[in-house]
Amino acid sequence: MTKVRFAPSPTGKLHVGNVRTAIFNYLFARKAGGTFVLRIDDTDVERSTKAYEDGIRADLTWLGISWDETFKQSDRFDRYEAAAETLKAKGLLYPCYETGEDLDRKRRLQMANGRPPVYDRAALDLTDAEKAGFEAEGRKPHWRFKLSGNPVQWDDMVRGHVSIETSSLSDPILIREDGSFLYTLPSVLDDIESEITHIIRGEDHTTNSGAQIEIFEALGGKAPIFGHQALLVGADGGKLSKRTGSLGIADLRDVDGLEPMAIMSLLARIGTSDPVEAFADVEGILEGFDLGKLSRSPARFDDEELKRVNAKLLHAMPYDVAQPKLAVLGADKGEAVWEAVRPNLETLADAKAWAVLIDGPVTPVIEEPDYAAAAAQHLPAGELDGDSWSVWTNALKEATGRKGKQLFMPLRLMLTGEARGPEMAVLLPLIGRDKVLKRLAGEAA
Ligand SMILES: Nc1ncnc2c1ncn2[C@@H]1O[C@H](COP(=O)(O)OP(=O)(O)OP(=O)(O)O)[C@@H](O)[C@H]1O
Repeated sequence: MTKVRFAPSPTGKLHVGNVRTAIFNYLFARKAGGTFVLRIDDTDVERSTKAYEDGIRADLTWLGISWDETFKQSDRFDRYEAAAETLKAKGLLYPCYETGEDLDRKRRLQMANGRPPVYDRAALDLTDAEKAGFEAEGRKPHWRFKLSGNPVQWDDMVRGHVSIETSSLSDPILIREDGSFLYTLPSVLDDIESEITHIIRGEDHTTNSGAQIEIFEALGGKAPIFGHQALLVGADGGKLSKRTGSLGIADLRDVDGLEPMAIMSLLARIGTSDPVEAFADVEGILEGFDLGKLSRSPARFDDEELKRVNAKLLHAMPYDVAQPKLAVLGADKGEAVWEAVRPNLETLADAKAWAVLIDGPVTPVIEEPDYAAAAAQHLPAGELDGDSWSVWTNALKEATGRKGKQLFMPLRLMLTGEARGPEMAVLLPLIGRDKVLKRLAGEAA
């Protein structure tokens, strides 16, 4: 049974990059009929907050990403302690007493000698007496996992064959001096105990995966299948970070009338071999979804492209879907108005502005009073309908000899006060005879 997880740390607000990873996991689970787990990686108790955690859940929910299971790492410290004891008993987790300064000095020396700055494992040679001496001084150890020194290889769902030389990595620190856990061990143990089958995450974790695979095995588990996708970057190629708050989902939520499905559609498709499309629902995205289609170079997230996808989505949106959203914005003017303004929308909030052209009050722009008078005179009799615009403009053409822009633009300006907007043929009957005549007479109506 396929089981995947999205594991953000609640140390900031989700940005579009994090969400892209969340979406891939969610879609992967949905496509396989599997389970999607939301795991809150809050082992860093100093920087993690409940407010950020709530924000993550709210952002995902707004996007339409629901989870089947959820838990927090801070509820499982006793399990991590037990796993650490297992590793210690196997001689795979060893205490180190170097200070940050000691390690810095070693690294500088190695680099000055043209060697890679890999931890030299000096702590493995410490005698019991030396360790006891450090402890007596009040020093606390940090703990490193002993890598095998062999290459670790896997077939990555995105990157193909990957080989990590563990001999060129420092043994990773799993536990800090203060006894707190870094991300690595809790993540592996949780993946084992939650029976995660596939890990889909950013390529910032690829090297880490090499070490983690050895920890999976050391804890008696089996490493899941990995997929490391290229990180999403901003339109300018810049890195996204939770801490700087760049391209945060919460900010996009605040843009009135931006559709969550526009964000989903764009994030699921940029940087793949498929074109970006505006999908009205997840089912549409799922059809062509395949991690194998992901490019290995970073995809760029462009606000302008998001606007275009949002507009496309709105242009195809039926009234019954739009109605509740319009009601929230106070912009529900009925189906006919929706049909009229829909092709001109960039965001749903624009519907409000366009509806004013119909409801008024509009301050007409009358540059040629004679033409306004002729227009009033030739307005078709009776109630205006879908044919009125062409009947009217044909009559005006004949009467005045005008054509093209000269014929149409003054009418638009007189009736709406704007140089652009929805189709006049559609607007005319919605504005209605009364208001049309008032506006042609120069009245704000
Ligand atoms: N730019 C990005 N594009 C795609 N996925 C990303 C990006 N940045 C982070 N991720 C993924 O989001 C998931 C959650 O990551 P995490 O909570 O550590 O966020 P982060 O943005 O890397 O954090 P921070 O900015 O605090 O370092 C991870 O799987 C990570 O690989």
